[in-house]
Amino acid sequence: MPGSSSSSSSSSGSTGIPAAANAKPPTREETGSEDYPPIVQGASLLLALRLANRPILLIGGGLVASQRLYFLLESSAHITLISPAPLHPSIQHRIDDPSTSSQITWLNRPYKGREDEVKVKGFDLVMTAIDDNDLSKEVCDLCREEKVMVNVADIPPQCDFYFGAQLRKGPLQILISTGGMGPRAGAMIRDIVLEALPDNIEEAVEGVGLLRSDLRKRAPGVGGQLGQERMDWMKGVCDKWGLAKMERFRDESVRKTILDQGWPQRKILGPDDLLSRDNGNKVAGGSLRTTLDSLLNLDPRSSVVSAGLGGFVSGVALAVALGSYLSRTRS
Ligand SMILES: C[C@@]1(CC(=O)O)C2=NC(=C\c3[nH]c(c(CCC(=O)O)c3CC(=O)O)Cc3[nH]c(c(CC(=O)O)c3CCC(=O)O)/C=C3\N/C(=C\2)[C@@H](CCC(=O)O)[C@]3(C)CC(=O)O)/[C@H]1CCC(=O)O
Ligand SMILES: NC(=O)c1ccc[n+]([C@@H]2O[C@H](COP(=O)([O-])OP(=O)(O)OC[C@H]3O[C@@H](n4cnc5c(N)ncnc54)[C@H](O)[C@@H]3O)[C@@H](O)[C@H]2O)c1
Repeated sequence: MPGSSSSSSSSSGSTGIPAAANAKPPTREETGSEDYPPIVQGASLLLALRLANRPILLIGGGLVASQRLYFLLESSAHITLISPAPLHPSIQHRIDDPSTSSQITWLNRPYKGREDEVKVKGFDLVMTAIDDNDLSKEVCDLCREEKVMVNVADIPPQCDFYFGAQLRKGPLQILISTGGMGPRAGAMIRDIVLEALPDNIEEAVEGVGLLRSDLRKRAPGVGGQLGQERMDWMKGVCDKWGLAKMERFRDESVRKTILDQGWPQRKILGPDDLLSRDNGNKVAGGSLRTTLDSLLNLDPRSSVVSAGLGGFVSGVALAVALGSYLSRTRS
């Protein structure tokens, strides 16, 4: 990554903007090479970094540093902040607030670059947000010498990673990147996505997380035949229930029913199956009311999600980061 820049992308069309429209990586359903899309270079690799307790160096104490700090605190990182007082008030607040103070080590002084006793190689990521271009360049050079990933706010050639416009609803996180083309436009697109999301999206993601967690208790382990069956079953369940109804998985009795009556035979029970079984008194008590509620309480906007996300912009990362109990393995 060091040395890369957003201007090195190959491009097509009259705009010069890389056109990877609807390009997708390989899937199981592919049959042959005619399915392989051409590679259009120049994209960023969009990831969901897991930074809990990781050491991050943040240089600067103004508004932009306060925004970086906010996202780093939310990711449970440990931040060494180097900047002389006075700090942006929200940074000072986080340092003083007992709920976040232990996540921050503040060094109340200017960073001295190459001469500084704090070395960039002690950190997983480095970010600068300072009004000193020469020092920013020096920090960038130091990081590239030590192969530490760096973001220098507002100076794309000195960035190994860019920030993007973000939104978070519990475990659901979405980041919009315009590849450096227009951060303000990115924030506007983020607001459109926010508007398009169904009201119950957070509950849907939570619900599916709980179901995956219960399934893993019944079928533990990583990989192998069982892992493949688990993934196929989960895919089938997700497709059958759809985003609008996944919030029902937060109901323990619904989870138990589709696991008890579906998983052993690798059968996919949908909401309709649950209803007819309820009517036939085949389901343990308690689930009928909630199942009926879920069927009547459809969110008509749910279909906007897939259409909206797929249709209007490339460079949208949908990063669904489930709780830590789910984060290390795929099911
Ligand atoms: C998304 C966001 C995230 C964040 O920083 O947290 C972000 N910039 C934000 C705001 C913003 N930045 C600027 C404006 C003024 C209006 C405008 O230019 O549009 C506004 C709008 C505002 O303030 O509302 C000025 C600006 N920014 C960069 C340059 C340099 C250049 O383009 O060469 C210049 C021109 C400097 C000049 O003219 O001198 C560069 C970068 N800014 C990025 C991210 C990365 C690319 C993101 C992407 O690919 O989309 C990248 C490459 C590197 C980086 O800093 O990571 C955050 C919105 C968050 C939110 O609202 O939620
Ligand atoms: N990417 C973005 O979203 C975005 C948006 C606006 C501005 N910027 C850029 O980010 C930079 C910071 O913006 P800001 O609004 O936070 O600026 P600011 O002037 O409010 O803050 C600069 C901070 O850097 C600190 N600083 C200066 N020299 C330092 C040193 N040697 N060591 C440690 N700290 C030092 C200052 O004390 C101050 O706290 C600017 O270069 C600006 O162009 C980026």
